[in-house]
Formats: sequence, C-alpha cells, structure tokens
Amino acid sequence: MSGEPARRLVADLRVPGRVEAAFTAAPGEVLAVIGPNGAGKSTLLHALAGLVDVEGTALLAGTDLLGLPVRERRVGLVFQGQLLFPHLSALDNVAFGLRSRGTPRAAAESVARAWLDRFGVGDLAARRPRELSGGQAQRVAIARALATDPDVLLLDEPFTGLDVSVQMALRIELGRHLRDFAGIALLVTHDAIDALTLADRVLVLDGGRVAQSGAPAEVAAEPRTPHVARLVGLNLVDDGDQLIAFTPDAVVVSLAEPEGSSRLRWRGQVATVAPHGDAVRLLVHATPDLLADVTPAAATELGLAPGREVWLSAKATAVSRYAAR
Ligand SMILES: Nc1ncnc2c1ncn2[C@@H]1O[C@H](COP(=O)(O)OP(=O)(O)OP(=O)(O)O)[C@@H](O)[C@H]1O
Repeated sequence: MSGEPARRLVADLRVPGRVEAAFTAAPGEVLAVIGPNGAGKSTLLHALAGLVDVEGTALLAGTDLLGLPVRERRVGLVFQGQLLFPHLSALDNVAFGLRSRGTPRAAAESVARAWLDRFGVGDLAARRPRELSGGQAQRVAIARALATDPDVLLLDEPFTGLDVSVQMALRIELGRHLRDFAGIALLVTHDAIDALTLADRVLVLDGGRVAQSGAPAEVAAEPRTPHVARLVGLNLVDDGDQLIAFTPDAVVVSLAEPEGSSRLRWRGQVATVAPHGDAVRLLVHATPDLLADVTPAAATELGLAPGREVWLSAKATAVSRYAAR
C-alpha cells in the first residue's frame, strides 16, 4: 500500500464580510458552486488561489494550501476576464506554467501542443490571443490551466460571454476532460445545466454561507434557496419548518378565489407572460413570486396579461414537501 494520503480537499475558509464556507472535495470530483450575485462564489475561488486575504485552512492531503506561497500552490485558474498573456502565442501561453516550473522548452511545448490539440485548437498554436475568437481563447485558457496538472482546478464562469453554440460545444469538451481529470475541480456557474451535467456535487452559497450541498439531482429535487429553485424551474414556498417545491405546471390559475380549505393558494399579480414550450409561462408577483404554466387557450380565456390579478393554487398531490433544515 502506498503511504500517500488521498488528495482530498478539506476547506474551512473565511473572508470576513464576504464568504464563510466549510466544504470537502474528493480527488476527481467536480464541485459546482452556485448562488445568486454577491453570494461569495468568486471570493471562495479567489481565496483558494491566493488572490484575497483569507482566514482558515484548506487542507489538501494534509498540507494547508493557504499556508503555501501562491506560486507553490498546484492550482489551475480559468477566471472570467482573466486574459491570456497578450504577447505570447497560444502555445507559449499553455507552456508557460510548465516552463516556469523548470520544464525544458521542448518538453513543455510538446505537452502544450497536446493540450491545444485536445481542445481542437492545435492549428492556432502560433496565434496571439488577439487573433483568437472568444471561444478559441477560452479553450486555450482551459488548456493552459490543465497543462500544469493542477491538484485543484478553479473555473469561474468559464462559458460566460460566449455564443450559445460555442458554450454548448465547450461544455461538452470540458465535461470530457473533467471526467479524466484526477484533481479536484471547482466550477462557479450561473447555469443549472452546468451544475447538472458537469458536477458530481453542488455547493450552494447564499449570503456568503453554504445553504446546501449534495448531488446535483438531490439539490435540484429539493432546493433550499429561491435562487436554486428558480435555476431548476421549480416554485419554492417556505411553510415554516417545511419547504414545498412544485413545478409551474402543477399550478392552477383562476380569477376567482379557489374553493376548499387548502393553504396552497396565493393571490398575486401577473408580472410577465412568455411562451414556454407548448405552454404559456407566467411569473406572478405573490408571496413568494411563483411560476405558473397554462395552456395558450387558458391564457386567452383568462385574459392573462401583465398587471392581471389572479389566484394561484397548487394541487396537494403535485407538491413535494421536505424539512426546511
Ligand atoms: N474586492 C472586493 N472588496 C470588497 N468586497 C468585495 C470585493 N469583491 C466582492 N466583494 C463583496 O463580497 C461579496 C461576495 O462577492 P463575490 O464576487 O464573491 O460574489 P459572487 O457570488 O461571485 O457574485 P457574482 O455572481 O456576482 O460574481 C459581495 O458582497 C461583494 O460585494
């Protein structure tokens, strides 16, 4: 048996006023970090990368990353707006990390070339960043981060700002490389698809704290924050010590108050009306805001337009209830 401890990350970090989070990640695991604007997602990644002062520990195989000089942390970064070195070719950008660790030029370039090839941009090796499209530059940036074989790969919104078709292609490519990646990946994303398709686990931040963590399917089925509920297209109602989640198509919209004694009814005002597949999706300002899907015929019949006062009710059999904590 090897005496090498598993390269598990055990982090308990605090950047005062911005984020306070304890989490663990196993080698090979992709952890999606999600949450609303200002939740502390970027700060968490910046803390691990050494870009911001942080208290606490981030033990990796027993060594505290936070105690290491930034250059000695085996951390790969792909950050929004973190540009490639403009004066270096794509190849030299990817080879840079290895070169700065003392790898001889030929060996570093050979590794760099292989990474560019894997991301389908090998023929662009000689180009400078300004000669690359956004999607090509992002492929080079991801190749650059992976080329150093980091223990921890930090990806902050790697698809933001790219065309939707480029995002889709890059998501598939990145997914393939993340499956083979032996280290730990933390992926900050605003997109439920990323969290559901790329991640092994999801860490939900809210107001600088961890609100929930678990397998993507668990988090999607039983969201604990309005932000996650909205990401996965569910309504979420706080009912004291329980949370209630239900899909927009489980909501009945009426102009008159629904009969019966169910507490699952709300009065509100239609805020937006938009096509959603074969249905019409309403966002209704109620307490809380709710989504409701109705048929186009019902939308016309009920005169559902922004400003319309409506009643909403949820079928008791169509809701999922779970403990709030
Ligand atoms: N350089 C900074 N100095 C002080 N406070 C900051 C700084 N950067 C961010 N903050 C604050 O720290 C908190 C967390 O911000 P952070 O950027 O980590 O959130 P985020 O979840 O990444 O948000 P977004 O999705 O908008 O990028 C916010 O309250 C933010 O205003």
